[in-house]
Amino acid sequence: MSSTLSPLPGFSVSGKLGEQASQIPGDFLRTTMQQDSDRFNRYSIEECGLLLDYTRHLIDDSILSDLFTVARESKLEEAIKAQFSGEIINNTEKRAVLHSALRAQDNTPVLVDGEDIKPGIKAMREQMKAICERVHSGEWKGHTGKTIRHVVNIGIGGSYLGLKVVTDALHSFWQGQITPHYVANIDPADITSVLKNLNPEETLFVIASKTFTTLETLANAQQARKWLLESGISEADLAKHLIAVSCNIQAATEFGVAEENILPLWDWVGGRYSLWSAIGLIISLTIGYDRFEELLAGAGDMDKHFQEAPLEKNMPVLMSMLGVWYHHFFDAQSHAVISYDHGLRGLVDHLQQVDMESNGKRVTKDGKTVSCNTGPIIWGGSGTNDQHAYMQLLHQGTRTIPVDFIMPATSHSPVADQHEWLFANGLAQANALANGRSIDEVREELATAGKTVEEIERLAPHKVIPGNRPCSLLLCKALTPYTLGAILAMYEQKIFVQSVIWQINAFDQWGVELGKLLGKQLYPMLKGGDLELLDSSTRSVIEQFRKAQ
Ligand SMILES: O=P(O)(O)OC[C@H]1O[C@](O)(CO)[C@@H](O)[C@@H]1O
Repeated sequence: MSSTLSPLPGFSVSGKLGEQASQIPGDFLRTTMQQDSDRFNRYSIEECGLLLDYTRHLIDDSILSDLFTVARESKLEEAIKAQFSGEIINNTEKRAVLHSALRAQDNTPVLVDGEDIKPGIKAMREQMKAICERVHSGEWKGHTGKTIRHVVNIGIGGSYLGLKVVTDALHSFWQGQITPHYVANIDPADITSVLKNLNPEETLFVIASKTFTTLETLANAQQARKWLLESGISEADLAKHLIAVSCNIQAATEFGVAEENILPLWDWVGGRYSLWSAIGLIISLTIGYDRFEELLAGAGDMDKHFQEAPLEKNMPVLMSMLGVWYHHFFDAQSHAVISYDHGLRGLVDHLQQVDMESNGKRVTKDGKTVSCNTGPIIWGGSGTNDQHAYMQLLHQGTRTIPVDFIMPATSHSPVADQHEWLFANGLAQANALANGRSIDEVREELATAGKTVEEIERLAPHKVIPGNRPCSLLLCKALTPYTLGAILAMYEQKIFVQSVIWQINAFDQWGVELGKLLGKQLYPMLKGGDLELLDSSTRSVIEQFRKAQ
């Protein structure tokens, strides 16, 4: 197996891991998967309704042991304690990181600035529950007395992506009364396409914004407000159609949301980790509050496992260290997450934000330039669509791209034997990646098909599949609120572990600010004014834009 070694400096086993990577034979997975009958017992772990099968990885006990040495030398165990105890681990913003407290299944106090945050969480949950009860019972009515049938979440990034994954993935748990809708993009096509099919009398908007300063969300919220008013709703009746979730109560009030319709958020909940908070209101309105609690329970149990299990048997840690292995020692620049479940088709969009906004960093926590690559490029989608799009590159391209295949064993929408086909195809992809197809097998197949020797030699190189390409299987019996919660929390903690290995702050996102600032500067120039001082491209593009109006 050829590997471009990307150093992971600073660990006692870095050199040894590099050597081990370069010595892995090209048929390692094919051989070990066939010969090591105990491999599944050793390289699988069951937790929170999930089964992680990591047999198809370029690892043996010695490599794994060295990867855990890396984890220990990075002081991972201390970092996990620091996260859960509310230490200020987001050091640039001087914040604790306690989204875990939102889903904790016990009543142990968690202190921020000396104060227990659990009572505030409880009160927020009661407020969510009460809203759900009022909407579902029909007590909450629109201004003409009609029952609420549609909820539109206006929010972007962390105030959108995770919510959408959950309501899509749990489609079969929808209660039926509420249909969820999302408006995120500043592109006017987003809000117009959503609103054109809705009746304002039956529609409730949730403006979800941690800061309540986000351009896209405020612009869309203004349009929603205008749409309501233009339909004949009075200012006084807006309260029947507007809810906000935010840390910035003042801005939400100034926007015109009634005080009793504002649910709180706290600065110790990062935006991309906020679906567990009242930001998840649309989830509870769609699947019911009790189901939302089950989602929290799955995530809370995964957190408990993450805190308590030894590193060697710890699902987020394992996933993380396998990522580190390929990232640094096989030059894997990206990581694919492919769900063999239609409902999870948007999962990768959410994980892109959680992973890339968290670990896309180039300086360590103390501001020094990092000495190795950090966050991987996360991409993927859903099977079997993947097989008709990008899997070719994974099987025969030149790069090592580790894959997570997420595969529920049952379908909530069974039709004939289609789910069996789906599952069989997912497993087949994993085996094809691991085992490949050797030149001898290809020649034999072509000979059996009656090809001439000449044709066989012409086609054989194209049909060889190298194999030895790693993947994890993440299985569950069924995708439920509980198992989905566990999956999402597992990825969040996996990302945290990698940030600890790389000594970066996973909880700030300064890199997104410059683009926002430049956007604000360019916006007025689209309408007029002097372009003299701009570079030739920017000036010409704006001139073209003006001409097109
Ligand atoms: O919830 P808010 O404050 O509107 O922020 C939305 C998103 O914008 C970002 O700040 C940057 O894109 C994300 O981190 C966040 O999830």
